[in-house]
Amino acid sequence: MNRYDVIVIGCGAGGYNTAIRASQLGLQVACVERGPDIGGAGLRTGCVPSRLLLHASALYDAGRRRKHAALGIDGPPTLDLARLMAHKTATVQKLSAQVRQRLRAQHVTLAGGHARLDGAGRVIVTSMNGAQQTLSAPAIVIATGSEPIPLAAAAFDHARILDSTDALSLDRIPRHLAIVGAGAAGVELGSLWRRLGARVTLVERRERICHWLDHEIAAALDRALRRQGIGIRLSTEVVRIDTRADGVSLALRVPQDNAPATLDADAVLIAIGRRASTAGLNLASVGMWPDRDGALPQRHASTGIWTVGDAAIGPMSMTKAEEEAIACAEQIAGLPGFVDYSSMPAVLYTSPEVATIGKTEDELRFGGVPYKVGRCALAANAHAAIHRAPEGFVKLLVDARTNLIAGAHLIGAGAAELVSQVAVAMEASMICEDFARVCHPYPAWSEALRQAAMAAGGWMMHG
Ligand SMILES: Cc1cc2nc3c(=O)[nH]c(=O)nc-3n(C[C@H](O)[C@H](O)[C@H](O)COP(=O)(O)OP(=O)(O)OC[C@H]3O[C@@H](n4cnc5c(N)ncnc54)[C@H](O)[C@@H]3O)c2cc1C
Ligand SMILES: NC(=O)c1ccc[n+]([C@@H]2O[C@H](COP(=O)([O-])OP(=O)(O)OC[C@H]3O[C@@H](n4cnc5c(N)ncnc54)[C@H](O)[C@@H]3O)[C@@H](O)[C@H]2O)c1
Repeated sequence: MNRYDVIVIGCGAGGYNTAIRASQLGLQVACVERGPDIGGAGLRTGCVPSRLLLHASALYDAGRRRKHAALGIDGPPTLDLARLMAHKTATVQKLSAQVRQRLRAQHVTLAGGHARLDGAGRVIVTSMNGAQQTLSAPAIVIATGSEPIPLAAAAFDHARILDSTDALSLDRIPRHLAIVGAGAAGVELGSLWRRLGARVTLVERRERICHWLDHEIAAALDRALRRQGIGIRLSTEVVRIDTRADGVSLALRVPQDNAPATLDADAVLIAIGRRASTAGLNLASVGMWPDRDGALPQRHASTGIWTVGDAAIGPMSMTKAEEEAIACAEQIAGLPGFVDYSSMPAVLYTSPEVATIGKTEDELRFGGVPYKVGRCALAANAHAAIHRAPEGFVKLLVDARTNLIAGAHLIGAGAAELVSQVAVAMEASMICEDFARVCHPYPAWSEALRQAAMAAGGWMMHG
């Protein structure tokens, strides 16, 4: 039997970060991955491919719409989708190889195969050719990630009824892509294919898109997506999907409307959320049961089993996976690892970008917390004028009792970078007045953040 201090099951962001940090702290680590390569959804099938295609599609779209013609830069761009997809694959492979190299440098043992628990402290790994080996360790970390939830009305067929991985690897631009679910994956992948030339329709059963966003930001994003030509059908349920040789037909039900409706498309992406991949782990052998979404608690003290990333209860993001991984490895090593979920940013790489951190205005209001709002429109920002990207605003929420920043919600170019500054301020428990006194370069997007902080204090100077 191969003995280690820690066995990590799954080599995505949760797994490889746990392995690297645990190994840095002097622990002997084995990491088991059943996929064809390491990296998980973040590097291989989620963030990186999606972000890369979003970036490329934004360039193409700007060219097609002659966005830079006023600068004297013009001419219709051409698109070679096969080449773009090949570049995406090469980038994914490069990043996976970098992580593999890092794990090797840290002397982490990588084992290929499907892992399942065999009682406390034991993991059986079955490789592709059926060979089995048993690993043992006092600490086992479940980092098995998540998988897309299928629609009850129709299973994925990966040709016409797609999951997000399929939708990031299409070999042609659909004439019409229907997307069920207007959450993070729906709005990002919808934006990407719309910019590449597809007609896109989002079908969302709630009355708003991205329901977890601050309501003002969600409304602004909804308007922006509609302006880009994305169809959005809210409060709508898909009751059936019929596939044909040349496409799909979605039978829709709109509650306030008695007449059923049909939506025809070349393909439909199902983006109604993900569930933790914890089936097949033989959790019963250690007396553990997941919640109804398959998720597990971060720590199951009596068994020496830990869970990080998408498999653990809570939101699903690279940020959470990495934070939980670091804290988990440190706690296993006897250090006081800790995750501050209250200052964890999230970003949507739509156009305009959306970034959010901390409490929304509704959460503060419903929680009875007195608050101040500082707003700054990007239209007043010199950098935005230079970049010809005046759309969007920064909204800073400040707890009126303490003057601490309670949340920030941004929509507009540069939002992903700006939200990191708020994360630093929140982590450092900086009061809004101090935040407003931090110097920023000129011209820069971040001036909008300073102006919003000034606005919360009642002294905005430009906006
Ligand atoms: C389209 C898309 C875009 C996204 N974009 C972003 C983004 O921009 N920013 C962001 O923060 N988050 C984003 N996310 C979410 C992010 O990718 C996930 O939250 C993150 O990858 C979770 O990491 P993880 O390690 O928990 O799981 P995963 O990355 O899913 O890794 C789990 C690994 O475990 C392996 N595994 C599972 N079961 C076993 C087993 N029994 N034995 C061995 N190996 C096993 C799997 O093969 C996999 O490699 C996106 C997700 C999607 C789908
Ligand atoms: N940039 C990012 O950080 C990023 C990008 C993509 C995905 N992700 C993560 O991946 C996970 C999965 O993303 P997702 O967009 O699939 O999930 P999600 O939870 O973000 O959104 C799912 C959406 O589908 C809707 N929905 C659910 N059932 C429906 C139904 N039957 N009909 C119509 N609409 C329905 C929900 O109301 C919700 O708006 C999320 O946890 C997300 O955070 C993150």
